Amino acid sequence: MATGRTHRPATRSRGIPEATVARLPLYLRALTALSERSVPTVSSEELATAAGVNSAKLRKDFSYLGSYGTRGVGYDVEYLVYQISRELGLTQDWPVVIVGIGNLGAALANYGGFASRGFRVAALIDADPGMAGKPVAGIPVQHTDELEKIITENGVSIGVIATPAGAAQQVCDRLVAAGITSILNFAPTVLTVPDGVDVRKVDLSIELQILAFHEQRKAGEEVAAPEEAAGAVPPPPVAHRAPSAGPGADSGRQGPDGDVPAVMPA
Ligand SMILES: NC(=O)c1ccc[n+]([C@@H]2O[C@H](COP(=O)([O-])OP(=O)(O)OC[C@H]3O[C@@H](n4cnc5c(N)ncnc54)[C@H](O)[C@@H]3O)[C@@H](O)[C@H]2O)c1
Repeated sequence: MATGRTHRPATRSRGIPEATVARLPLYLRALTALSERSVPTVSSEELATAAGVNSAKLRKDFSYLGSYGTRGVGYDVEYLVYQISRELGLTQDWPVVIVGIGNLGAALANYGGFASRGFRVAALIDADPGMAGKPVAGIPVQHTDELEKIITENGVSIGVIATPAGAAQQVCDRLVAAGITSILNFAPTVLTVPDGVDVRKVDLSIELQILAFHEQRKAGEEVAAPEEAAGAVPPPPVAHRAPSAGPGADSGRQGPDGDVPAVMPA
């Protein structure tokens, strides 16, 4: 079977840029889908399209892994799955604790995608004594009093915070003191951590706000186009016009002080 495999020096992983690391899961997801369809090889262009990444960037990213593909054949799908999984540390099992088992924490606990990617939910922790012992996703919820013990006994290094924002820093501090060195934070607050602790933040409302910005801009462009085609006086910048002529067009798009928000850089 054709491969693009060349074995990388052991030191290479330290030289991989963060932006490349952030794209590796995208390649892995696309490659896993190909693997499930028993596709043996893939070109950089096909894989780039499947991963939603520019193909030159993909080739550069793979060069950090020491993977160059084979001209006219492409990349060996199975080998790349293995190589990227190894680079991301997914060839080992990662026990994870989820703290805050409300709507979101329970949904995360029930999400099958963690286990299939090597993240085993080792424990569910909540401050509500009424929840202690109740199973969620087949795992009994444990009280926060047990937090330190649970982390030590399970050798957990990754913690997920799904508590209200007001509790998140205190939960974070306890997780870190107990030995957690990576935190996935869903609470809408900025966490302060010591050096050596990595925090990733997920905030769907921020993603929606960014989409809202683009929606607003698109609506502004649609209004501008017919006016320009008719030879009208050039319209003022988007931010100073109503984004749409529809009912209630202004209401949802105004800033907190009632002003139309300023145009942000693209
Ligand atoms: N990042 C996102 O995209 C996203 C999406 C939805 C919700 N959220 C955030 O996730 C968090 C949880 O949302 P929810 O809807 O599940 O809330 P929820 O009220 O349903 O659940 C919160 C849970 O945290 C527990 N809790 C409170 N203080 C705690 C503490 N000190 N230690 C341990 N557990 C504690 C509560 O007992 C409760 O079970 C909120 O901060 C919310 O803003 C983020």
